[in-house]
Amino acid sequence: MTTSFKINLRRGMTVTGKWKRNRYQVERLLGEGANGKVYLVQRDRSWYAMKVGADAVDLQSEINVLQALAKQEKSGGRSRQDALPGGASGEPFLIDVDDLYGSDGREYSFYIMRYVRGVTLSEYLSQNGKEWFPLVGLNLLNKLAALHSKGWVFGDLKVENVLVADYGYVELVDYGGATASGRGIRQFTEIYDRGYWNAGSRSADAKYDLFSFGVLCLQLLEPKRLQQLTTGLPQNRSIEELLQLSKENETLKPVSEWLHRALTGDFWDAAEGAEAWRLLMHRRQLRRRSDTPGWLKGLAAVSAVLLGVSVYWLLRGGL
Ligand SMILES: Nc1ncnc2c1ncn2[C@@H]1O[C@H](COP(=O)(O)OP(=O)(O)OP(=O)(O)O)[C@@H](O)[C@H]1O
Repeated sequence: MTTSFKINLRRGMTVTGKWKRNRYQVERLLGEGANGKVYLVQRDRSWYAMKVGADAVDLQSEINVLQALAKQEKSGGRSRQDALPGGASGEPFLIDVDDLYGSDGREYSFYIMRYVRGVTLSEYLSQNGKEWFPLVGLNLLNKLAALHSKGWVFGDLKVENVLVADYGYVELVDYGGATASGRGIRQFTEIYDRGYWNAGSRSADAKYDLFSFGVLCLQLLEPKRLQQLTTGLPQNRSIEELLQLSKENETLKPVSEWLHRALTGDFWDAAEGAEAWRLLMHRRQLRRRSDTPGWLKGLAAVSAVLLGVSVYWLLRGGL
């Protein structure tokens, strides 16, 4: 519908859908990318996110994916609620689709989705600490696993497309790259792309997302060094360079073997990857527990006995 994208919605403005006449009040810009702008809007006292498309065709294919996923979710019952964006909450993700008139008199397509109250992955880790990385990683892998189980590949997995809410709850946004398994990936970002690193094709398979997940870990914890790797000759880019980074980073070292498997396509899908990640977390927790020095354990035991004796005497005194 449009080629140049000049839409600029201001706070307090009311947007009325051309066809359905639903009215939305604009609160603020949430984010923008190559495909459009996303605004926080309000209707009937509820908050939503409104994505206004730079290109009507691209936006429509994103909407088609969301509609296909919603249909699958309905017909498949509620066995894997988190397969869909917003699925675990039980609320639909895609709420409305319509066109609007911009102040330049042009028509723009938009869709309304559930507002995800969260911050990007990197913001979350810098606000809450890197110790959240294993849990958030696991939640993200589970989210991908649910999508893979429905025959979809997310495609454009990157830090900006993962929002994290309280307690490490993860939500994927921007389904512009979501592709049915077996097709060519519809949209990707170079640094997260398997083809870019000479590590495989751009055909949609679950391993493609796991590769991007591996790069995402590096982007979160070694962003500068990862960026440096992109300045070399394209034919020299390789998984070995990525693995070297993971081995040298303190937070990533414990998962470097896991990353090796993800980057080389050794996991069949994200469910297998998530299970291996979960086991790693579990083992580390156990190790940490058994790492408690003997003297500290002894001290804890003595304190417990002393506490028991004190309680006993207190109770006796009260009788
Ligand atoms: N449902 C939502 N709730 C809250 N914030 C959102 C939501 N959807 C998108 N955003 C915010 O808006 C930003 C841009 O959205 P989105 O990634 O869909 O745009 P895009 O144009 O497709 O981007 P890209 O160029 O990466 O493809 C996101 O990074 C996110 O911060």
